Amino acid sequence: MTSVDFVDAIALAKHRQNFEETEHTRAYREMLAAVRGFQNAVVQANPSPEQLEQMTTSLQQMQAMLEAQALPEVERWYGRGGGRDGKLQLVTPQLIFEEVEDDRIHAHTTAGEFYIGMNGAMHGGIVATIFDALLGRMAAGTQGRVCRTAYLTTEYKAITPLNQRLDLVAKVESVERRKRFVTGQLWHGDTLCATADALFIEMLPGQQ
Ligand SMILES: CCCCCCCCCCCC(=O)SCCNC(=O)CCNC(=O)[C@H](O)C(C)(C)COP(=O)(O)OP(=O)(O)OC[C@H]1O[C@@H](n2cnc3c(N)ncnc32)[C@H](O)[C@@H]1OP(=O)(O)O
Repeated sequence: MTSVDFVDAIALAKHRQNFEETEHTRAYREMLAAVRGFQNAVVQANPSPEQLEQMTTSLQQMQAMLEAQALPEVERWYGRGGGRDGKLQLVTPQLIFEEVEDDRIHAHTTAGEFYIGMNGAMHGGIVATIFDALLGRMAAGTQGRVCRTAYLTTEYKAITPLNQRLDLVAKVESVERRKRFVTGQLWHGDTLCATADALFIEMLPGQQ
């Protein structure tokens, strides 16, 4: 089976939502955490020429090991999962889902140095990406509805700090046919750092 067999987004998503974490996939989750740790370290250091040569060789060896085992999207663990610890993904800092209801979510995250924009602030594109993941999960609801983002507007109200707990709140504001209007807030303590509003459209059978 190849990824081209799954151009239907609903079929692909439903297949991938059916995912049970095992000792093996938990080891994969731990490996992704190690990759995050590496990403945070790599942006902070200016290694020596010898260290750079050593690291580049090691990384190329690991890359070749993984490339030899590459699988079509439908079979991969990456992007799956979705309980309290969130998905097996690297595109945002890990999101921890504390309360997931059909019209409201409370989650938190702590973003490392890898997600830096400048001067200790999180990169604005990462703030928007966190909202896409959070609000996408909100649109999916507790039933795993398959939706795509039609628009996502982010307002940056205060710098979003790195290495600090950030609280995330999402709400469904209204539903019209296939349209789910959702909003989100990103808090650092009592400071509202960013807000988002978005429209998610529930997919039809056959849509990619
Ligand atoms: C446990 C699981 C966890 C799951 C957790 C998952 C989290 C991850 C979520 C990430 C999601 C993504 O990033 S998805 C990737 C980024 N997004 C995309 O690539 C989407 C690209 N766009 C598209 O494919 C398409 O435009 C669609 C599917 C969004 C909509 O196309 P369509 O299906 O043909 O629908 P269409 O008839 O045009 O529109 C339906 C209704 O929505 C309105 N509408 C459509 N677009 C807009 C718009 N931009 N602004 C206003 N309104 C709009 C239309 O007017 C219409 O209203 P009315 O006539 O009914 O009133």
